[in-house]
Amino acid sequence: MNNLTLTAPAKLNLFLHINNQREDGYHELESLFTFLDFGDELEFNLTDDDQISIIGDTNDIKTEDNLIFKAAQALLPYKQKNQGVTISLKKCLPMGGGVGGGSSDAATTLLALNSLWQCHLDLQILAEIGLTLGADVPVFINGKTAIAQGVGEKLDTVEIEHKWYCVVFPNVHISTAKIFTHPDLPRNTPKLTSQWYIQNTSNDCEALVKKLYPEVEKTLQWLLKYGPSRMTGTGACCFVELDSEQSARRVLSELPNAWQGFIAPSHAVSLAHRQLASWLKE
Ligand SMILES: C[C@@](CO)(OP(=O)(O)O)[C@H](O)COP(=O)(O)OP(=O)(O)OC[C@H]1O[C@@H](n2ccc(N)nc2=O)[C@H](O)[C@@H]1O
Ligand SMILES: Nc1ncnc2c1ncn2[C@@H]1O[C@H](COP(=O)(O)OP(=O)(O)O)[C@@H](O)[C@H]1O
Repeated sequence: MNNLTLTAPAKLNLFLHINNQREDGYHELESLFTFLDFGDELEFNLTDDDQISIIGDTNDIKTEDNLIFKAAQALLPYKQKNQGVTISLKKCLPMGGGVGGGSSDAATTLLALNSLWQCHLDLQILAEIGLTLGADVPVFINGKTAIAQGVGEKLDTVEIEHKWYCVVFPNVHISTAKIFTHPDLPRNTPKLTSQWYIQNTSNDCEALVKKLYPEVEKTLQWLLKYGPSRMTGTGACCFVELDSEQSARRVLSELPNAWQGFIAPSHAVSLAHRQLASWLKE
């Protein structure tokens, strides 16, 4: 039980409302998160040295800045095995795309090493550690479709219909901080009432991102041919919801060459959690 491979799933914000800005500069959000069965591949192998090494698609991120490394470091105080780890990363999610790639990698690393290093921390503690790495990390630790409030740490699990999604990345990297610190970002959407409908929700970042990044507006327009399109997170990825894999494949087949895209089904429980549960039963 010294090695484990998990998929760090993509997330979509099926809506993202910004209610206000807190004293500390972070924003109180209300967002419906769901997970897709598609993401980065992380292979964890325990080693006899005491090192944390990351290999594979590290791109231009320095090891010490990689959220995977930061997550592994955060668990060192709880490690019950005197072994290091080599983590091999295959990036499948666009960075800065609004699909939570970095946050998902961090959460998946916490989940994997919690088992491999026999830390035996519960999900609540892991989520608290995760929150120090990013506002989006707790929802991946929880691993269930949920409405998030607070900065993203207060989670209420919800049941929604299983759907297929086509996600399009228009090749622009959008800094989450740039959008959240922009003066034109709306920050006053009221909290949802108990009877809310997806048709009455939105992504409050969309108007600003469309203005700053015309390619995102073009993507949203193009996707409208297939259904109501929406941006996820602070972008740049946009998505359309479809009823079947076949219709999702058709959209993907018609994608303009300049853009990247993928299709995947949503699932009530994140793929990383399902894979970890099977591995623990082995
Ligand atoms: C916007 C969301 C929606 O799911 O996702 P992405 O678009 O990043 O995928 C998340 O809230 C992002 O979470 P995450 O990407 O972990 O953000 P962090 O690294 O914690 O914060 C990056 C920056 O975003 C701003 N930020 C983030 C979350 C929040 N509730 N309020 C904020 O103001 C802050 O300026 C912060 O410095
Ligand atoms: N393992 C990682 N994968 C992706 N991004 C990472 C990783 N480690 C650190 N980062 C940094 O985190 C930033 C946000 O990453 P990501 O979570 O993919 O964005 P988003 O939340 O918008 O999808 C990236 O711009 C990158 O600089």
